[in-house]
Amino acid sequence: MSLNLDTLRLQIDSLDHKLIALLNERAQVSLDIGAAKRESKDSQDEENTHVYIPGREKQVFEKVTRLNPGPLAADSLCAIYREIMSASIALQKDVMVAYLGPVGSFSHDLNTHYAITRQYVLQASMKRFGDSVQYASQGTIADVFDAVERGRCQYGVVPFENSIAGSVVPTLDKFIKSKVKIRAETYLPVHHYLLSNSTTEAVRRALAQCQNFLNSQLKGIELIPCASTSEAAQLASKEKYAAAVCNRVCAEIYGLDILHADIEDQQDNTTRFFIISDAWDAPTVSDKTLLMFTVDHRLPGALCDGLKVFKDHSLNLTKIDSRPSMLRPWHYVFFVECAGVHGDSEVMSNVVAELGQFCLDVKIVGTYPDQRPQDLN
Ligand SMILES: O=C(O)C(=O)C[C@]1(C(=O)O)C=C[C@@H](O)C=C1
Repeated sequence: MSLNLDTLRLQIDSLDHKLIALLNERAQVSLDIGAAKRESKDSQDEENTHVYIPGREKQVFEKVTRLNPGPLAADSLCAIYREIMSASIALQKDVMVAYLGPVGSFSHDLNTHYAITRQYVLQASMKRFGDSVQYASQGTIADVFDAVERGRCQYGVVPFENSIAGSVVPTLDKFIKSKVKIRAETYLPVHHYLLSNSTTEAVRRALAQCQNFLNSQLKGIELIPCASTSEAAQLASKEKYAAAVCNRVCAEIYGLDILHADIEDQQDNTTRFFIISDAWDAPTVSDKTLLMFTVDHRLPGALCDGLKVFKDHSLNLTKIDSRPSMLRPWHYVFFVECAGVHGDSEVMSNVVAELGQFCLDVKIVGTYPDQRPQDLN
């Protein structure tokens, strides 16, 4: 059978007709869902109505992946559905998402890990909300919390932990003081790229990161520490024979070529982000809950007793961390995340009550659908 380009394009035109009609039919149902949400008795007023339902989105993504017969790749189909649901959110309500802005515009970063993390927050936000909502760049993690707490933005995206560097301390500290709730989580693999306008052979200078790669592939080159990866990219774009170790976004911003991809020393480098808001959502089939409580240092074994409460309720812990309470000297706030339980469940109210008998400031920080990538489960 000979393939005629004009005939094939006519086929695509006819399919696009059907697709557009179907997409608009779906959009109309989404508008009706929006109206139903506003009418529901749970919604206090229109302003507080939540249009972003992470548990339902997880279900939709699982369904489209399951139904996909190919040849479309599952990732491509999910990217298409990300945008369909993003448009759906925007139809129901104007949504503004606060996120930690990229390096370059701000100078608050004291350590490189934090500076690197910044570059991924917009990517993480786009992964959760797509292209149709509005984004408001913030200077610090505290600003993201404030934008949500004061109602300037309905949602905020903050980095929580990196699989290699550990917890993001400013995020933990803000949870101690803030009233915001965690509504969703998302994981983003972190990759580094070697960017340059020169060829690999010509590169003489590069930012000192990804030591293994630099030592083996670019032996003997001069390593220049930079305050941020975007500063490195900027330098590399101006200087001959220089390269920078950055994320992919910098290639576009500074007009650099990608010489090598995924050069990070640790291949499974992943950062987890939280989507914060004024409320969490209804239970799904698989939720996680993050709690915090303060342990009185004068009570021997108080932390042990606290952890025993989780054990007594057969709860599997997926994260534990601590920070100085800042309210009382030598008191520590413990953060404990447990899997398979929702914050509104009877189990969780028993846990909170039991902890309250010997811990201070017991609080559920958030409850959200479990989005751990398969290999982390
Ligand atoms: O099911 C809903 O609550 C919707 O608003 C619909 C929809 C969708 O388009 O499928 C849109 C946004 C939500 O985050 C989840 C799903």
